[in-house]
Amino acid sequence: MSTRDEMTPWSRDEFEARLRGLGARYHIHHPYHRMMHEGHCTPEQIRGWVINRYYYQVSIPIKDANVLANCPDPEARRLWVQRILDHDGAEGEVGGIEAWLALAEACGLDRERVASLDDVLPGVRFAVDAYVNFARRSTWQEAACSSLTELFAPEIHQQRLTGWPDHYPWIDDSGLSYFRKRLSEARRDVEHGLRVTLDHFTTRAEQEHAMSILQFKLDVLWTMLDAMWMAYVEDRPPYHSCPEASR
Ligand SMILES: O=C(O)c1cc(C(=O)O)c2c(n1)C(=O)C(=O)c1cc(C(=O)O)[nH]c1-2
Repeated sequence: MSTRDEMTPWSRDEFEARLRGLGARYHIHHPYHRMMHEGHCTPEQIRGWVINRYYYQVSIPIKDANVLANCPDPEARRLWVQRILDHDGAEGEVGGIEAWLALAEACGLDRERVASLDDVLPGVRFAVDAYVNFARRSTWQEAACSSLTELFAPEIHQQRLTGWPDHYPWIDDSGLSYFRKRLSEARRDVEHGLRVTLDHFTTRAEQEHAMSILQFKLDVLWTMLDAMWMAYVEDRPPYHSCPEASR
């Protein structure tokens, strides 16, 4: 490839196609998710995932508040603030955090215990915190770009809605409303996030930067599941090999 080719920006369509192409690395392909979708998770493995993912759920609105704090554009802020309401719940509505706690209860977990975050694995904390800190320190357009893994999320939510009632009949159906709710919310979010990204990252170097941001976010999601795999599949939680350690 000549230097000139390396400098030429991708067309809008090509840029979007490349961003979408990163879906090949989405956590839908992680062994933990595969196992979950194939119906092979034990109740403890499902519960471990629900407990740890709760930390992601409560951190997302904080991430989005950081995006708002870095955004000088009132029009963009007006659209973005909806993401916080989706999770925290607007007046008289059940938000995502509450819906996740309902999922936890439907899985037989104690809501107070889940909400305490006491059982969240350190690796999951580090990964999620890296995402929040990224939004804190980046421009709001970079943070918008990092949310684009949601391009791939409706498929994973739909898989759960379709597969779980058969595979995991012990989970009360009412617990699945979080996934139902996210189907439309994620589609609306990515429409905005994608528009911001395609408009903002226009030189070839900027477009490649956007690709690396989306890769970072894929790393966050993948790493969360790696930590869960070690703890709940390999049965090797942190410090399992320390003879003197008790937690
Ligand atoms: O269940 C999932 O696999 C999944 C993935 C993602 C994602 O791709 O980041 C999100 C969600 N769920 C989700 O429910 C959610 O609210 C959400 C917000 C964001 C974000 O980056 O702002 N990602 C996701």
